[in-house]
Amino acid sequence: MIEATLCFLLRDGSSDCDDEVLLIEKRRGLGEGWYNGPGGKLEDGETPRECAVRETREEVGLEVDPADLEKVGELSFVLDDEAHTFCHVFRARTFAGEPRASEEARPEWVAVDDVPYDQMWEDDQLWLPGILEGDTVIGEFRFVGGEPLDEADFADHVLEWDVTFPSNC
Ligand SMILES: Nc1nc2c([nH]c(=O)n2[C@H]2C[C@H](O)[C@@H](COP(=O)(O)OP(=O)(O)OP(=O)(O)O)O2)c(=O)[nH]1
Repeated sequence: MIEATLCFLLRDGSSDCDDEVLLIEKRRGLGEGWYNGPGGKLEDGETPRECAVRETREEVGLEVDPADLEKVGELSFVLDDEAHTFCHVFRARTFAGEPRASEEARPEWVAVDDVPYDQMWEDDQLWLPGILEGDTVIGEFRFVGGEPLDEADFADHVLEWDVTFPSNC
């Protein structure tokens, strides 16, 4: 099973209402062409938190202190009844630098009310709004139809909200 991360960075919006979230348009790999948060697969010996910091640096050039990442979600993606990917989701409001594009990603600040869910993984509309509003979640999402995961059909899901994660995970 693949272990992966997602990292959603938030900032105050330019008007006085909405927060903005940093999304990437993914330029290669799983979910290519769709919007997502920075993130990717864990490397050997890496903790999820370290992975989220590294992927955010590599994909959009921003520095995040691991201690500023709040663990806010655990998502299990199941493909044809087999565990496919376990994804740790983090959120942060503190980071350094200006986002820049990379070979993997084109970054874009988006108002949280304007997140383009029609250009994202189909399951995201079920859990990402809650994450962007400050909630926490454990979710399981079942896909059918074979590899790759991003071409399989989304079948069903289970969500549990307001979960407490240990601060060191
Ligand atoms: N938002 C969202 N993200 C998902 C879903 N399923 C899924 O695997 N992801 C994420 C987890 C990972 O962050 C990412 C897939 O990892 P990746 O293939 O981009 O990993 P990577 O950047 O290490 O890849 P690479 O450098 O080896 O090409 O997609 C989903 O349903 N929704």
